[in-house]
Amino acid sequence: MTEISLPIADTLRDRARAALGSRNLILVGLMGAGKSSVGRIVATQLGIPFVDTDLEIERVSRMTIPELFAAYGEEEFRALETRVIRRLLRHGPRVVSTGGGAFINERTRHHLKQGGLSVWLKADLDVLWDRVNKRDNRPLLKTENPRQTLENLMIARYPIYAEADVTVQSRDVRKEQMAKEILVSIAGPADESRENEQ
Ligand SMILES: Nc1ncnc2c1ncn2[C@@H]1O[C@H](COP(=O)(O)OP(=O)(O)O)[C@@H](O)[C@H]1O
Ligand SMILES: O=C(O)C1=C[C@@H](OP(=O)(O)O)[C@@H](O)[C@H](O)C1
Ligand SMILES: [Mg+2]
Repeated sequence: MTEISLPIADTLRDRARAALGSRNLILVGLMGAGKSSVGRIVATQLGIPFVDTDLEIERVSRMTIPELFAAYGEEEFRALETRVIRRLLRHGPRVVSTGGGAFINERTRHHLKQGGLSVWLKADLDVLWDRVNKRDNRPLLKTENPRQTLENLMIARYPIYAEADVTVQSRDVRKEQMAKEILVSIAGPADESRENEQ
């Protein structure tokens, strides 16, 4: 039998890059999961461009997310989000960090599923609350009991995030460690003979 010689991807980065090919790596999950901050690190580690859909929405609208919600409401925001995401997904490979509601919207989810490999950053309520509680920039949490609102969103949304291709548990470890766990999740387990790489 003829032996086929394949290029050996010998670092985690190379294996993850190879697994991704020209697909986008799309981060989904609830507010506070770390999509924006960890996604940026993943892109640097992979050596591919990073885009955050909320930042892009803010750039094209010249408004902040809270301003958009206040001026036009959630429905209009979702319509803009769908359009922006559809455009952003045309070019891969990139790391695309989405806003928490993007994957929940049926039309946007359809584009996201076609546009790359989706990774759900899944976190417990306490972890999420601890993180989002520190800032005032999430309009959906401007309620009388924002922790309860976050829990309600969790109950409603988790079955839908579960449709993502891959799930990674978001924990209170360094963001670089989270980024590495995302790479491992797409690269698959290392060759045992190279177990100590990275
Ligand atoms: N692994 C982590 N450890 C500690 N803080 C984190 C971690 N991941 C994210 N954070 C912090 O939590 C907050 C929310 O993170 P962010 O990336 O904006 O989440 P998302 O985009 O999913 O809403 C930020 O202040 C960020 O610095
Ligand atoms: O969960 C949501 O519906 C939203 C999440 C936010 O993004 P992050 O998940 O990055 O906080 C932002 O898109 C907007 O406030 C709505
Ligand atoms: Mg974000």
